[in-house]
Amino acid sequence: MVRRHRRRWQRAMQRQLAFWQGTLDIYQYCGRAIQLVWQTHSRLTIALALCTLVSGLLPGAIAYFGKLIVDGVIQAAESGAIADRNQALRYLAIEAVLVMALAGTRQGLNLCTSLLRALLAQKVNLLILEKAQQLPLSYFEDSEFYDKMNRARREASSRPLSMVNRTFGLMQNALSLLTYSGLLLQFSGWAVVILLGATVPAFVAETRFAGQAFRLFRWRSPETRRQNYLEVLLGREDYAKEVKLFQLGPMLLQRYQAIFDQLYGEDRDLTVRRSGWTYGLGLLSTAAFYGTYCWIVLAAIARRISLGELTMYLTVFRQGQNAFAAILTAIGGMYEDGLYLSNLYEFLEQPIPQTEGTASSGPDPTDGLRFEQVSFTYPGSDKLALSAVSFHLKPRQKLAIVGENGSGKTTLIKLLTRLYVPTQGRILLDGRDLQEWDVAVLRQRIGVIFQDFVRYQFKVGENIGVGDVQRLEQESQWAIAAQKGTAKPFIETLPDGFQTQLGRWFRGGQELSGGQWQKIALSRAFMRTDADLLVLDEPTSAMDAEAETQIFDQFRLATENQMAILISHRFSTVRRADEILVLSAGRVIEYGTHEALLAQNGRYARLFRMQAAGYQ
Ligand SMILES: Nc1ncnc2c1ncn2[C@@H]1O[C@H](COP(=O)(O)OP(=O)(O)OP(=O)(O)O)[C@@H](O)[C@H]1O
Repeated sequence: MVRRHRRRWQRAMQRQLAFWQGTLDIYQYCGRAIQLVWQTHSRLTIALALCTLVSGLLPGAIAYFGKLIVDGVIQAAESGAIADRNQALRYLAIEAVLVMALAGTRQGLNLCTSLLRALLAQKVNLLILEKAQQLPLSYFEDSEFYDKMNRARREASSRPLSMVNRTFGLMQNALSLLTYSGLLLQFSGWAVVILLGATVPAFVAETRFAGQAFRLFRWRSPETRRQNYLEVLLGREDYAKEVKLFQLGPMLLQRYQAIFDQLYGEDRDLTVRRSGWTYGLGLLSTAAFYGTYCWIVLAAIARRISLGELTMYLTVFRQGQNAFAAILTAIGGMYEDGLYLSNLYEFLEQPIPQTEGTASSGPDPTDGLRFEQVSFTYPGSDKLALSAVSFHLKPRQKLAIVGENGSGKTTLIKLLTRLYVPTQGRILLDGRDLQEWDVAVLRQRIGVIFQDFVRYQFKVGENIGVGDVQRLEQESQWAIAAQKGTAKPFIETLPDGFQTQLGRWFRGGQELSGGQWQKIALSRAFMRTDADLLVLDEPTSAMDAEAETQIFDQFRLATENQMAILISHRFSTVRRADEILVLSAGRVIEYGTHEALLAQNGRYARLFRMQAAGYQ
């Protein structure tokens, strides 16, 4: 029985210890927050610290002069001497100056905080966005990563400053408290103990609630993300067309409201409990205050203290209690800030997978591109997206890839551009494994346009220029690339030619048709004149038949000295390639020239005839 009790007690102690250990760990972010604010603007940080220090010391001094004034006034009234009256007035003047100085330092505090807030928000957002740039594509396809990034961005730009403010506020109040305690000690040591003791329960409750609020915030990231997504669906022009035609508005609004109701319910419960406890425990300190008030008043009636001392002790006790409560709230707040900051640092310290590989050339530049038994499974999936794919593309050759939806065509391109690493097998360029190449050199050598290419809300020329960021602004290059991508004729009909703003986000923006956008994307691929491998993933799906024929005549001409890989569902295009690779469920089922595959009379031949029959 006793042993069981002891064990239970030990377990309870361990739990408590773990809680306080965890709580203390969170405070380590205090130092990191100060470091971050210091790096943002060192002079403003010093100014903030100085203002805090001064505004911590002044209230004690003001209370002391308050006492001197009251006692001075009584003395002057009793003696009627001019010297005593002047002395009281002098104290008054000093107090007025101190009060003005205090107002000045408080304003200074506000000013520093506002400026630092803006600078810090920008710095933290930049840190987050820079970090996001360094992470591989697979992270962006992972919803957990998205949550982490959103959480970091949502709160973390305000939290470091809040942490620093609270740290400084804590020091300021601690200084005030020290001076108050010094003054109060003359009355009684017990009064100091009561002052400090009565606020502790409120602090413990505050810390626990802060932890709960944070856990709520963390759990609900997926809901918040869903809410943001619904906002985008309901508010963005590119979705408006379909939302209106399918009359999705009320359904989306209702989902939006349902998420809010759920979140609000949880928030309300926590807020109600939190304020109930805060009020209940606050009563404790009010009771302590009035108990001590009574004691001081009795001491004054018994003439053990002067009227000046009575005023001072009351001010000191009340303000001291406020300062102590502020300290405890600051500690609770710092705990909350620390939890949110842990989130930010968790994101910023996410390990970046090392992209090893420094080679800028291969041992055999005449070898071209080789896939050797390449297999790949997407992270989090157990299905092979590609299985033992092998082929060889020699310099200047053109390869077409065909296959049903989901057969792995785009995945093959993602591996080739090193957005993903094969799970098995090797890809070689110029006889060297892709993983050994310096990734920047590799990307310079490959020009690629995916089927879901980005429609930048930039100028027409810039939309082409982004194909080679080093020559983004070179207008002569825009024209050459647009010529190759057959976009030039229609660009010339736009109001400002290459300078026309595209998209609807910005004033005066022009919208293009699907086929025109594809021509822009194709031109973008041609910006990379140094690239010796061009990859086009369904580049002509939105184009009319005439435009398509024109593009491929042009494409052959423009890529005469380059390797090219083309994904297409149109056999009129595919048949013109040197080699054709037929994929099905991630496997190569046929490989050869158009004629050879027709002769083979397999899947390719069947699909080709089916499409040809459709045109007759
Ligand atoms: N990011 C991803 N995460 C997990 N699985 C994916 C991802 N992208 C594609 N897949 C899966 O991999 C397989 C191959 O997809 P892929 O996009 O390569 O097909 P595709 O041949 O390009 O299709 P389509 O002709 O429709 O463009 C599909 O089963 C798809 O569900």
